[in-house]
Amino acid sequence: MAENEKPYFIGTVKAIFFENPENLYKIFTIKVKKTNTDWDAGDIVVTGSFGEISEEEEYRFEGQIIDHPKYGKQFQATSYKQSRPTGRKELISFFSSDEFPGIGKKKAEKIVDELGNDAIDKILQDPHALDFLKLGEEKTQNIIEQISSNHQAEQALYQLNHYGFGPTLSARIYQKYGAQTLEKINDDPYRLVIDVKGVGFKRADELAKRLGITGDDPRRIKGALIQMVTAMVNETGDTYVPGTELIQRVTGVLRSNSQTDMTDKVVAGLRDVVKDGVLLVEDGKVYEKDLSDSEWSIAQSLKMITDTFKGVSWTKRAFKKELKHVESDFDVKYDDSQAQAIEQSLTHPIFLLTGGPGTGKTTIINAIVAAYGKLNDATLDPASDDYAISLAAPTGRAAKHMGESTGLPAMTIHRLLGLTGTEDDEFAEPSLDCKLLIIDEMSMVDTKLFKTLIKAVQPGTQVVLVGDKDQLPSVGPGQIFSDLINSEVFPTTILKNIHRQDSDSTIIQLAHDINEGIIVDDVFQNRSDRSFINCNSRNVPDVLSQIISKSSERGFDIADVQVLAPMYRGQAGIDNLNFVIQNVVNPMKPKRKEVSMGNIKYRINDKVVYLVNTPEDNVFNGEIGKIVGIIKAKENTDKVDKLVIDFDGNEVTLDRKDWANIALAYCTSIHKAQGSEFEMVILPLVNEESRMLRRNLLYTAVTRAKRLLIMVGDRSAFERSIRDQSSERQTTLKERIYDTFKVKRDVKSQDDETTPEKPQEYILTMDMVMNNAINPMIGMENVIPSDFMDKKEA
Ligand SMILES: Nc1ncnc2c1ncn2[C@@H]1O[C@H](COP(=O)(O)OP(=O)(O)OP(=O)(O)O)[C@@H](O)[C@H]1O
Repeated sequence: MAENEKPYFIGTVKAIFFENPENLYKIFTIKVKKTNTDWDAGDIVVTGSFGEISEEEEYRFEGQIIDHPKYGKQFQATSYKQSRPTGRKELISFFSSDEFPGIGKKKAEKIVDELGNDAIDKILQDPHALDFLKLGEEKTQNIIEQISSNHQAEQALYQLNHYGFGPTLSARIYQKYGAQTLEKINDDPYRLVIDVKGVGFKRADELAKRLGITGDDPRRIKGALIQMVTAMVNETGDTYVPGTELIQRVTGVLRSNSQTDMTDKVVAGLRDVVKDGVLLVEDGKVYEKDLSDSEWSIAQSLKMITDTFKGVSWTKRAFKKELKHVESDFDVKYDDSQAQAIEQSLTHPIFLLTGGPGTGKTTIINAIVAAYGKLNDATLDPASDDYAISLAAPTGRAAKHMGESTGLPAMTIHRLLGLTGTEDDEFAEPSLDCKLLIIDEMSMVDTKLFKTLIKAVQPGTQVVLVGDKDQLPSVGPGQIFSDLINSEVFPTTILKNIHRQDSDSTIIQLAHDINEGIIVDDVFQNRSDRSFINCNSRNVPDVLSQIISKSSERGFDIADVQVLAPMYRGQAGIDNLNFVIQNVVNPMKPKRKEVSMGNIKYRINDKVVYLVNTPEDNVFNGEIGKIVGIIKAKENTDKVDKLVIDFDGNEVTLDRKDWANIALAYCTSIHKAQGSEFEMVILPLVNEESRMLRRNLLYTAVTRAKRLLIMVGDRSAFERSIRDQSSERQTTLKERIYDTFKVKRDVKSQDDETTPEKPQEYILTMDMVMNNAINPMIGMENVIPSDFMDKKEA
């Protein structure tokens, strides 16, 4: 092999024996015709991501020979090209073949004489290359199309590979743009930032440089702005970013390789992206257009539901009577706020119910459903055609809990709406055919999901939203539930009385104290159902190992013991703790089956968590399962390693390529555990990641414990979390609601003690941006604030 020459194989594809349509990954054998390696067998297995590969066709593959631990030597292709006729003779017979009607031998010779041995490349690059043949436009076009359809995917993927994209990302890009891949990318590589998940600004920027796009090119500035807004809202959970901060940050990023100040160009770029309809600016706030639209859409849907509600047909007396029946049926006496909640939910189009653990939210949902059935003479039989009640929650676990406590079908919001949890959801416009909709665990619902949910509600439906507003807000941007409550536009009940009867339980009281910001020594005292072990982060793994061993000696099933940590990195982080606990509860033993995926080993009985939504398998993000089978590649006809996982009675088999969708779950993030409860929760909290020490995070973790809670770590980390009063997320949903419901804002914000005014520096008008608040030197004389406004407002 010549120096610098990449290892290659040329050969005909014999049999494709694996294809993943999602990422174009394929495995096949080729009959080797030529190679610059020392491979001397007639066939070789080739793996990689390929656009179109046809059996019996000849290709040239570049890559490397690897020694797969199980399958032996194979060629891992990083790029490929359809093998083309290169010699004069081969080219002539290619062009005169049946593929190109109208071209005989003579014309084929003419083509090769005129264009030479790289005739195919020339035709692909220049649509006029064949003009000299004077075949007429239609015929010429047909020939070009025939050649490019053969070579399109291959060419695009080849080029993407040369641009430095790995096979998976290249495949994703090709899937997005298809035939126009190269054209689109060459025109504006920064479009990848918006269009293709996994391509960030830096990546696009590297490509742009190769394509000769300069540092202050408007496309570069636009790309940086869009990426920065997305990154910032995802990081903060706000639904917008302050204009000045955005401009400063983007200017900083763009300045990295040039010293000239770009502020004025960034401001101009912002105006352009706004014109393009990707971002939107209002009062100094910059939004992703989608998120801003979602806030408006939510407000409008809520207004529609409110306006179309026709009231109820029964009297207050009838309600009181029915409440008595329900009390006797369920053998419970509702306290005043509970009774009020039941009545309000049944007499209003939209009702919000919030309360901490054990305050009776589930109890109220039961009562609402029962009373609704009786008062409206509505059937509670799900099998009946007239059944019109929908119960849903954001996670599978929470939905299951809801289903069990009501005895009625409950499902995830995704499933209720027929969403797939993929990017296609953005375009979904579902419609909900029910008269009463109850959503539990509302604090976990983010802006975009709520938009789709509430838009699906039909006129005349009653909507009851239930949750604990003090828990962590949703992972995605927004804080829908607390915004709705704080708007004070909708009837709301805040349940405060703890009803859970087990008088020995001190966990619930602790949770309420944390929520109130009360630090008493009691937090760190050992009680019958909770304890605190003071140690530093280095000792956390060791202490945890001991607790886990003890708990299993005492008969606790590891499925009931959940370690919850706020962060992934570090000694006390999720990744390390999973490794440590796995070695305690499920260590490697001789003759035991084990499979690896990177650094992670999976064994039978391992506890794992599912990380995506796959409704077709009935498994959803956050569900915890147990590995019950390992089928090695050599043991099955597909020749791939498989894991069989039991998700609470639902057995799912995952091929190796899908293992990225699971993780060990001895320890999971507090975010992931939201909506689930466990018999025993072990909570390590250390000072290392101080930005994680939030009151709502601690509160959420503590409220996951049903029976036992063990807190481990720095006492000061717990104290800091309880003391934390970090500000709420910045959103404008309340304003959208006030505008849509025509509520006078000034009156509202004066009354509203729970939502303090935003700090002054955040209330930036675009005038302030324009008035050179950032850099007095920039010349923006010709720019006026309305340039930044959405057409709607201008
Ligand atoms: N008015 C009441 N009188 C007596 N017991 C009650 C009353 N309300 C609720 N309970 C009981 O208190 C316990 C907690 O109630 P419930 O499960 O409804 O609370 P929750 O707010 O849904 O709690 P969590 O969020 O922790 O699930 C239950 O055992 C329930 O039966």
